[in-house]
Parts: sequence; C-alpha cells; structure tokens
Amino acid sequence: MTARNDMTESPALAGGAKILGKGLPADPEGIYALAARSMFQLFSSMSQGMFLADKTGRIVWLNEGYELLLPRLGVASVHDFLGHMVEDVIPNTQMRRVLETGQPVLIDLLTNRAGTFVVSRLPLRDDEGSVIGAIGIVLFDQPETTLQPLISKFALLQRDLDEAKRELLAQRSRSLRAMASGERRAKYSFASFVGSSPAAVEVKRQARRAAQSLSPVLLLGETGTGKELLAHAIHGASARACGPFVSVNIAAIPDTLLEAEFFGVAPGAYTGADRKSRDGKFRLADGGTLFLDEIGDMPLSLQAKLLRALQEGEIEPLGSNQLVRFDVRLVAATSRDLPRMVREGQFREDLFYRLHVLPIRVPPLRERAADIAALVEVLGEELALRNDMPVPELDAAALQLLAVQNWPGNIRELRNVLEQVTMLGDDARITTSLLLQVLQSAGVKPVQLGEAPAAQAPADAVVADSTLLRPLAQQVAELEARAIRASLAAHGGNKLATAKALAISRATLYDRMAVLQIR
Ligand SMILES: Nc1ncnc2c1ncn2[C@@H]1O[C@H](COP(=O)(O)OP(=O)(O)OP(=O)(O)O)[C@@H](O)[C@H]1O
Repeated sequence: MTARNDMTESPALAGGAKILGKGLPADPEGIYALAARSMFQLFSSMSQGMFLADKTGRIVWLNEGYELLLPRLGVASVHDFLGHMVEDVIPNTQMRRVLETGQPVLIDLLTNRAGTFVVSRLPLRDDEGSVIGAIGIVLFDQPETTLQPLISKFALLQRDLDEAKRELLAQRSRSLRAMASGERRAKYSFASFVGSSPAAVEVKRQARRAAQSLSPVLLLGETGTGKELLAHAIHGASARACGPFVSVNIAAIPDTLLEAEFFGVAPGAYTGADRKSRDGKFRLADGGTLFLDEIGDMPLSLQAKLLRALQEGEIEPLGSNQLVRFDVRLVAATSRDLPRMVREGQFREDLFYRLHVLPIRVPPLRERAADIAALVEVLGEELALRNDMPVPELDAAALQLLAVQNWPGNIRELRNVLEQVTMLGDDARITTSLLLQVLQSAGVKPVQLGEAPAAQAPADAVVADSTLLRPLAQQVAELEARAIRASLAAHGGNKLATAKALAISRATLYDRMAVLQIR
C-alpha cells in the first residue's frame, strides 16, 4: 500500500480464492475476504472521504472523496498529503492513538480548520493480529448532512467552552496581576459569614445597614469571631466597593513605626537609605475603606493624631509640613473593652465617641452554637480542598460535643481543632474521643457531653459591658432561644411538655421555634 491507486485495485480477495457460481467464493476465507472488500468499497463510496495510514502514521492512500477535502485542510495537492505523517496534514487528528492502542473509535467529532466532521477510525491488523495501520473515514461533512443540527450544536458548545476557557484564563491572569501589584479589594462578602442563628442573622443585619452609611463602624467582639471578615463584607457592600480596602493591624506594628505607617513619609524625612517618600495607609485607602484592627492597642500619642486627622479630614506625612486631604471610610475593630479603657485613661474618650458611631457586637461562637454544624461543613470543605483530603465527617455526638465547648478562640479555634482532627484521624469520620483528645491537647479543659458549660472564660468578661449595649430585641431573642432549647432538652424533645413548662401554648412554641430557627 503505497499509493492511492494501489488500493482501488487492491484485491482483498487475493490468495487464490475459489469462485462459486455467480462470483461467490466457496470457502469461508474467500467469503470473508469478499465481505471485507465490499465493506471497504461501500464505506469508500458512501462516506465523504477515506484514507489509510501505515503503522508509523504515514498516509499511504486516500480516496477521491478525501481528495476533495484537501483544499479545506490547506493541502495543495495529493502529493502534499500522501507520504506525510497524519498529524502534519490533518490538524487535531486522533489517529495516532488508534495506531498506538489498536482500539477503534467508531464515531467521533473532529474539528479543525476544514470544519467539523463526524469521523471513524479503525485499526488494520495482519493475520497475527498486529496493528499494521489504520483507516480514517469522514462519515459526514458539515453542510449537506442530516446531522447538521447536531454538529451546529456541538460547534456552539465548543465555542462557548472556548470562550469560558478564555474568560477563566483572563480572570486568572487579572487576579495574579492584582496580587502582584498588591491591589486591595474586599476578600469576603456577607455570604462568607456562615451562620443562621438569631445572633448571626442579627449581626449580619446590622453590618448590612452599616454598609449603607458613611459613618465609622466599630466592631466589638472576641478574637476569631469574624470582625475582619465583616469589615471586608461591609466594604464590599458599600458604595465604596470599587475603591481600595486597606487593613492595618495596629497590634502587629511596633509603636515607633505606626505614625509612618498611618500617615506616610515625605521624601527626605529620614537620612540615609530610606530617603524616598512612602504613602501611608490613609493615602492608600483614599476613596475606599480603612480597617483599623485592634484599635484598642493604639498608643495614646497616636490616638491624638488619629483624632485630629479624622476631625480635619487631613493628614500630615512624617517630615512634611504640608497637609494632605483624604477621603476614607473608617471601620475599626477591637477585642478589648474600650469603655473600660476609657474609664482607666488608656483610650481617649473623644476618639472613642468618634469611632463609636455604629457599634456592632460580633457574638462569640458559644452564643451561636446552632451555627456549629454549618461552620463545620464549610470549614471542613475548605480544609479538604486545601490539603487534598476527604471532607471530615462528624456524627451528631461529635457535633454536640463541639457545640458545648467554650471556644475562647472562636471560629479560628474551631478551624484549628478541625484541622488537627482531620490530620490525626485514620479516615474522614471524626470520633468524639479523637475530638476530646485534640481539645485537651489545645490546653483548654474540654467540656464533656452532659456536663454544664464551664464558667465563662475571662475573655468574655472583657466584653461583658458591651453585651448589654445591644438592641433589646436581639438579647430577648437569644434568651428565648436558650430557654426553649433547655426546656426541649429537659423534656427529651417532647413539645407538649416543653410548652407546658414554659407556660405557652403548643402553637406558640412551634411558632417561636420557627422564628428562632430551632430544630
Ligand atoms: N461566620 C463565619 N463564617 C465563616 N468563617 C468565619 C466566620 N467568622 C470568622 N470566620 C473565619 O475565622 C477566622 C477568624 O476571623 P476574623 O479574622 O475575621 O476574626 P477577628 O474577629 O477579626 O479576629 P481577631 O480579633 O483575632 O483579629 C477567619 O479565617 C475567618 O474567615
């Protein structure tokens, strides 16, 4: 098989087959060979085109139908096709795979510069069964066939897929560029704040309302409760979402560097190496939101300067005698008891009132134990994705055990515990004994199931004052939910007994449970 004509002549019925009657061979091999030839000719005449490749992938034969397709493939003549490697002349062909595996591809779609075709690829084998080449058949060409609607649909899907891939690539390179250039955007939205307990719903409601305002927001709550997450979400839902979100953790910066960090440095302010000017966070946050985390850790000297900047709307970079105007929305957060710090003279009262315009208390995890299951699910999925591990599975007892802990480190601590149990566990199922072991090794005395929750941690006392400075409706809802849960537990879930003990009707109990999302 070396040329086109070889095959048209090629008598598959070689080897001296006997002919019976009207040309029908008498022996089975003869019939088989005749059938093979007939099939070959049938496909050759019915299909849009056919070619043969030898076992190296070189094209050794093509029929007239295929010859007509050559110009669309950008091949000028038969001589530029024959003798060439199949992938050199038929873009995107999968013929090599057929030659290598010996597996036929009965039907496939091939798209290249000539269009989209329905194709078949069949291996050719010798008597020993070794692959000696392959046959490529174009069953349907695009325009004239009845398969056209199907192919158009495929072409559309392919186009959509290509577009989606391009968009994904563009998005990826945009975000890589943004990361490289230190672009500042909100990382979290309100949807990232997991939880549907009354306390979580209320804090999100307050934060959403704060997002609509331009006044300063003060987020109060223990460590790891999601203050920073909410600060991002408030920025992202505000009119300034397109502006920068700049975050400063005051506790993490040495006092001596804070002023430069806040207000920037004028050129030549320092002698020596660092003679260049440097923008401060106020400048960087211009047009957006400045998040001052751990504001309670700000030294008194800087508090005075911050207050002046907020009052005047101007800052004075270090080493400069020029005032620079800024347009920044302030969100501050602290886990410290600011009113007490004011009373003790550690925090300026005037600054406190300047910041305390929209205070939002972020509840600790132990006040929203109903959110534990949802948090475990989300945090578990994140962990599994990050560490390429199965998602941790916690049964009701394990969830219950988590729900009764005190969680001084709140959601951050919950995540750490989950991470440790998934690392230590043999499989994805998390047992209560493993959980207890991890809780113990974290240095906190775990609360056992059935045990009354431990006395409130000292960290709680820090925010005790502000727990009462919240909307009454929120506090009443929390108390109500606690009473209903306790009564349900005491009566083994019996609604009638629970309602009786609480001196309310069963209908009211169902109603309150629905409103307070108690299951
Ligand atoms: N409601 C929540 N849903 C999901 N993840 C949360 C939630 N709250 C907090 N987290 C996660 O817990 C971790 C701690 O949250 P965040 O840093 O916002 O807390 P914080 O109150 O600012 O803590 P700190 O006072 O120590 O700075 C983060 O990884 C955050 O994504």
